[in-house]
Amino acid sequence: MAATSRGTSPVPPDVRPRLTVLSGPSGVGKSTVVAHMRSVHPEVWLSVSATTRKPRPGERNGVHYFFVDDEEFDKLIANGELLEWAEFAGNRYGTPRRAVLDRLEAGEPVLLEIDLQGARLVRQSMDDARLVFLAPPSWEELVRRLTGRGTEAPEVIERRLDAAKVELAAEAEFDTTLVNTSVEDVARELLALMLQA
Ligand SMILES: Nc1ncnc2c1ncn2[C@@H]1O[C@H](COP(=O)(O)OP(=O)(O)OP(=O)(O)O)[C@@H](O)[C@H]1O
Ligand SMILES: Nc1nc2c(ncn2[C@@H]2O[C@H](COP(=O)(O)O)[C@@H](O)[C@H]2O)c(=O)[nH]1
Repeated sequence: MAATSRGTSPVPPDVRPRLTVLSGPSGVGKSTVVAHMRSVHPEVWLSVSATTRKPRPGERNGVHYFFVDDEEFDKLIANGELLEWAEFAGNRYGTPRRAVLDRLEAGEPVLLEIDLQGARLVRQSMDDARLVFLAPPSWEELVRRLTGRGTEAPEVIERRLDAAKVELAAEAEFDTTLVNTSVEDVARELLALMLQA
């Protein structure tokens, strides 16, 4: 991933790009927090990932994700168009590289909402990335949120909860933990972190 390391990055040395990664178990509320933050601060730029997952009701191509098939995703990988990618609960997800680098080059804050594997890859390739872990108030509340969302079949919920156990165990790898008790409070705290030098 040489093209994404600071040493070979196109970012001029006098510009300090800020890349914030928001991760946390499925259902903890990452999208809800980011959507709230952007409703208050529409200028905050969020990377739109590519995924092989099928859209949920209400999800729009190019807004929530770039929905692609397996063949298209293979091409994105082969062409080096993804900054990072991972398989999560049976689908693949990846961050389009160019858009992120363009924003960083312009010195603008960049936000990625990605899973633990992606966060680890970003940490390896971009040493000044800020990694933020969003934690649930409790395991029971996480299960309630994921189940209550009503977007996944029971077997998919099981896979996501299995992944959640691994993600929760990795909290110490992150720079900061925010506990998602109040969407408004966490959104405010996340924005403050993003704007920190
Ligand atoms: N602070 C909160 N209190 C109560 N419910 C919440 C809170 N934050 C989010 N939720 C609810 O939890 C559910 C899951 O939220 P959301 O879809 O944002 O999670 P996510 O972390 O983005 O999940 P995934 O990783 O699967 O995309 C939603 O129904 C949302 O309304
Ligand atoms: N490594 C990456 N993970 C990503 C990316 N985009 C989203 N995600 C994460 O996948 C899971 C599942 O998302 P869902 O929308 O199907 O619920 C969740 O943890 C997302 O944060 C990405 O580009 N790379």
